Amino acid sequence: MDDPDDRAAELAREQAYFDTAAIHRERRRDALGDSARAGAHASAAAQLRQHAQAAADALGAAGTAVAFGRINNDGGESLYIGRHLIRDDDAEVLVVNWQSPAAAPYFEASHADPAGLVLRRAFTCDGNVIQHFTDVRFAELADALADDHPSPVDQALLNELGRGRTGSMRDIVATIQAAQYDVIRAPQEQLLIIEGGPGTGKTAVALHRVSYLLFQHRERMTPEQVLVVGPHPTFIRYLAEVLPGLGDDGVAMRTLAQLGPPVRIDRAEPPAVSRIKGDPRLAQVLKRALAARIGQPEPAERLLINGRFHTLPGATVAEAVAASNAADLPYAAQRQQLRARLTQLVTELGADPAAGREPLDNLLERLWPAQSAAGLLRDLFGSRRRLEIAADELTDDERGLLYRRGADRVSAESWSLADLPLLDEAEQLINGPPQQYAHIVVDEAQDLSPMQLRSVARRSATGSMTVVGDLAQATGGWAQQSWEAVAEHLPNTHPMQVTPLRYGYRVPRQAYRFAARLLPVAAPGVVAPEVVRDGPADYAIHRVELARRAATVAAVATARADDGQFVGVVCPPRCRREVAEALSAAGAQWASGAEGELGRAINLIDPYEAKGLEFDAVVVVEPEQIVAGDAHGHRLLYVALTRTTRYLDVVSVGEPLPLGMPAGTDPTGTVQPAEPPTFSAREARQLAGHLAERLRSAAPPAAWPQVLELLGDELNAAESSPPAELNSPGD
Ligand SMILES: Nc1ncnc2c1ncn2[C@@H]1O[C@H](COP(=O)(O)OP(=O)(O)OP(=O)(O)O)[C@@H](O)[C@H]1O
Repeated sequence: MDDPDDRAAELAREQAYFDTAAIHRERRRDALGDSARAGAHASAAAQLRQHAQAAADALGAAGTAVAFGRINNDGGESLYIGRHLIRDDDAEVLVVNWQSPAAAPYFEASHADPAGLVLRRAFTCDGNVIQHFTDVRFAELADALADDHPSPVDQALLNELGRGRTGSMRDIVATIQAAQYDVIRAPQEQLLIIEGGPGTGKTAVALHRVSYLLFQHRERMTPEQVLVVGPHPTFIRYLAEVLPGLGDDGVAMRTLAQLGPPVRIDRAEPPAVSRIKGDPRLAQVLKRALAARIGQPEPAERLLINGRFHTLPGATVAEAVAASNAADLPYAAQRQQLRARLTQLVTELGADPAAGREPLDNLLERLWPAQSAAGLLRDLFGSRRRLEIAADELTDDERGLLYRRGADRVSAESWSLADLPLLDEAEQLINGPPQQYAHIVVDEAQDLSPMQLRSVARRSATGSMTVVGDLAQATGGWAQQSWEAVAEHLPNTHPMQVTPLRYGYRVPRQAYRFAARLLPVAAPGVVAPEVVRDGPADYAIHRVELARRAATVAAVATARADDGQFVGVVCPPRCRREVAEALSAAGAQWASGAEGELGRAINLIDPYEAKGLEFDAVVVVEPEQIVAGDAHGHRLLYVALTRTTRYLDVVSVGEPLPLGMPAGTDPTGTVQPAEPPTFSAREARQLAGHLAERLRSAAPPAAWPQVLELLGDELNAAESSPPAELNSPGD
């Protein structure tokens, strides 16, 4: 349809259809409002209102596009496809919702197999007003195919990928690709692993899969029974709009730090300590630590009740303890059982158990002390003796890493991210499993330690999970090497299925070519994605002197933002303060990713926070320090370089692509949470306390002066090391 007049007439016809569908949608909304008011009494009216609200939500918001696509099949039938189902007054379908089987050919049709279609039309709308449409005519395609290599993307997708980004992820429903659609509608009863390079749409696909499954299983699964787990708050906020936009409100979205009891996370610790805390052997250690809290009765337990001593034979009490121990219950419920048995024994002796409450409580507390997860962990880590009893499979060095001086009060204890899955494990041992979900999505799963995976697994009611990740982006102490190793700590109720996504939609060819040079070093076995499009410009390297680094970052970022781009500055912790100051000095409107929001034109984030995010323009600061900051630093740099949808700038004193440099040489680099922009007196005290603890546990007092002197030398050497030699721009 190349003739502009024909096109305009067709657009008018389509708009008339959209207008009619919108009228019916609003009529239905009005009817739902009337029925909600029709309840004969208060509770019936409340029920009707609830039902009407759910039905109104399923209509989509007023003023939004009724459809995003249309298909014509070879039988001459046409079908409009939207986010929500719309019927006319005679219950005839005007627009079918995208999850319905009737919509499948829209997503399935490809060059190789048109799935019975002759036309697929994609609409671009402003509200419910069609701006333009793009057509794929499959017969013409088949001709083109005969003599040419097909492009894996059509114009509608290219238009969508080229749109500017904001701090919120958009749904991709209008342009889901055939391979993605297969993953989205894969059966629920499996441990599905979606793997693929950066920007292949893993996260987007996993979220659409949730919406699809919720529709298919709407009789037995509600949004509240689905959990999505992501690495950090910025990521969760970035995703938060996608499912509600698809009509699925109420899905639980949590960071890893939100799995487990609510505690303050402000403990920084060396990578080796985080690493041992992620070790699956810790599950047994905690179990034994809890069992070690259970006491032994005296040969005779004498209880003073109402002025008289009553004696419980030690053997009888020991039997009661053993019976509780044998019960298949969590610790707190076993304790309740023991209390009931002791009360019964006292009653059998003729004593009034109500009057004997205090001595009974004392006995119970001695035999089976009340425990909290935080208390158990604080006591375990704060006692070498307890560690020795509970953790005999660990080496002395490993126990030394776990040891720390506990705070005086449990509530004053400070915790690290790596402590959380341990607290969660302890919570399960003490109080039983947490809330469970019918389906769980876990993103960036390549970074999870076994203990974190266990934490996710215990929330699964059925073993049905969608696990999302990329081994080439695995960093941190527990960077996973294979999906089999990940699955070892997840439920095995259902078979595991690894499904790769092949095409890279986010990163433009120019930027990816640069980032991909890291792959042979970062993840030699991993297949690079096939990038589908070009960006507007080549990447740019800015080699600068140290004194100019921060100002250059600020200048580049501001120029991109002034050009209307949504900018991410990916900056290693060591450069963060100087860059933050330079951005402020340049008068830039910038936000800190550490605060969980991508709210401004320029967003300053550390390389870990960058995981899963994307920006129109990315400025990567000092790659050498990114590589130095993690044992898998080349992968961390790969993550940083693959966040862009358009422009990539690298600002550095050192090598922009330090392929030959060893990773993880900066031991402060992996400290989590990320280094804050300023360092307060409280933080200084905490760090001093932490260093003192490490010193105390690692060396005898006589050696401390020597260690401190050497530490001073090390710090001075690091400060005064000259910047790497400047050389010409790379690639
Ligand atoms: N079919 C599609 N239609 C439109 N946009 C798409 C499609 N597939 C992916 N995208 C876009 O590509 C970008 C990358 O998607 P997503 O964040 O899901 O990738 P990812 O594989 O999870 O990346 P990473 O490994 O870096 O976290 C997003 O902007 C997403 O909207």
